[in-house]
Amino acid sequence: MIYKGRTISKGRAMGLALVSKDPISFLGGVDPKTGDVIERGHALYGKNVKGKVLVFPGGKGSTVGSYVMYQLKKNGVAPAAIVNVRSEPIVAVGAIISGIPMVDSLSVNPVEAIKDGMAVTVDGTSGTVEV
Ligand SMILES: C/C(=C\C(=O)O)CCOP(=O)(O)O
Repeated sequence: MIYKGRTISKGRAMGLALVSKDPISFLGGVDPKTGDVIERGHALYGKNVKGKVLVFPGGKGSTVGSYVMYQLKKNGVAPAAIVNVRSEPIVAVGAIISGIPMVDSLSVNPVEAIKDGMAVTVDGTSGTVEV
């Protein structure tokens, strides 16, 4: 199944889906050294984002989150790609400066349509998500 969405960050990557019903703040939410989700009470608490296609509703701050995403990339523990229901500037900027392909605004709700562990290919250049 191929879903058409909106290009946020160009590039193409594939990986297994890690799906969150909760929005994400990368600052305080994800350890930039390990990629572990460290926000207590978060749907993904204890999981790791490295190499995953990270699917979530959108960001919830902090502005420093863009830089945390860049740190994740530099440390080799970034998600392979990101799919958001609706992106906002913090995660969008983080994905762009880190070279992480990212798409939003699909014709379906990706948090519902994509299940944990599904193989997903994100083409941020064409704005498509294939599951
Ligand atoms: C958390 C901040 C700075 C730092 O860690 O050095 C400030 C970020 O402000 P927000 O209002 O959370 O974007």
